[in-house]
Amino acid sequence: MSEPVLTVSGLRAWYRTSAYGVSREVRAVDDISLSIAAGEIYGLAGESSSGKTTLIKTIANAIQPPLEVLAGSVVFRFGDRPVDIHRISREALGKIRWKHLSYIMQGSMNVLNPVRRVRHTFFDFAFRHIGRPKPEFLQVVRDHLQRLHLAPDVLDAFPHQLSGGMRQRVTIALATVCRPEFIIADEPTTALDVVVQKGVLAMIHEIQRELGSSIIFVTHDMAVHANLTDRLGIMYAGRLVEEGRTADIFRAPRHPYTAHLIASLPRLGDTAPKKGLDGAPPNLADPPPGCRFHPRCPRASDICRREAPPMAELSPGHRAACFHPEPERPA
Ligand SMILES: Nc1ncnc2c1ncn2[C@@H]1O[C@H](COP(=O)(O)OP(=O)(O)OP(=O)(O)O)[C@@H](O)[C@H]1O
Repeated sequence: MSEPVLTVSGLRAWYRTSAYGVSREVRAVDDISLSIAAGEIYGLAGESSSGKTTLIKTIANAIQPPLEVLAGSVVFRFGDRPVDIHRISREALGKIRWKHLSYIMQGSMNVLNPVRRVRHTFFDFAFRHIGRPKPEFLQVVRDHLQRLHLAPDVLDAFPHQLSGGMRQRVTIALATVCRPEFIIADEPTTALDVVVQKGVLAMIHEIQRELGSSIIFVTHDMAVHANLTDRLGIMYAGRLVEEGRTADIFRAPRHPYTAHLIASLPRLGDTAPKKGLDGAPPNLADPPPGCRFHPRCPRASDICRREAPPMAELSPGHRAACFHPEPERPA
């Protein structure tokens, strides 16, 4: 792997609340380390409430109380200079956002201002970064929209006049107009129907090829990961439990939770009934000791109930946090 653009080390981010004298800590991101190379599309998967959104909010430094970073670091390398995103000034962060690092949040309306025409949002976010006079700036925006197969007249629309798919495409255009090196996308296609979703995914792929950006792409939809991502990280209950090339994870998952996720995917011609996992995901305010998956794991033993398994490289580029991983399958 070339020099990483993003290095996350030992990251711990919890929601810490206190009500009526009772304090509560939701351990949504617990000791996560990963790195992402230039030009790589890294998928983040896992069931609802596993901590995917919290992890990428923390990576983007979009942190608001009650979320707190307790440990670890998030270092980006734009050009030659490493930047620890949690240890820079607000001003420095403002210079990085949109120009080097953009964040496509869940729901396009979070970014598009409902009472202003789309062109104003482009001015608000991108004008100062592109640094050209207004007419030239608008031309840059129009050219970018055109490259993404969007008619430039979307600039004159209010967000509510656009369809959901169109709004999402505009959001992606907004997030990429400054040609950022790193794009973080949280469920950008989840609310869309399958046909529109396909168009939006093709658009993301096209942008990635053109800009050569790195992308973290979050979705619980494994089919989307299979089609889009180069590598995949699987989260369970606030921890990264497996990571590897997407093709390897689909072919031969090593963590029992991932094995279950993959086995439960529908396959053409497969009529065998799918068996769900017993039990429910743990309460992250009071997670079980040891491996957080052990109460539901068919392979669990005593050590799993006592100790948290460390992430270990089981084959080149393939890591899992499990004392009893699934057997290796030759390619
Ligand atoms: N503001 C908050 N205060 C307290 N707990 C929170 C807050 N936001 C999220 N959580 C908790 O943090 C945990 C992780 O949530 P998160 O949204 O990161 O998961 P997710 O994997 O992104 O889920 P989804 O796929 O449903 O978006 C969950 O237990 C959730 O209830």
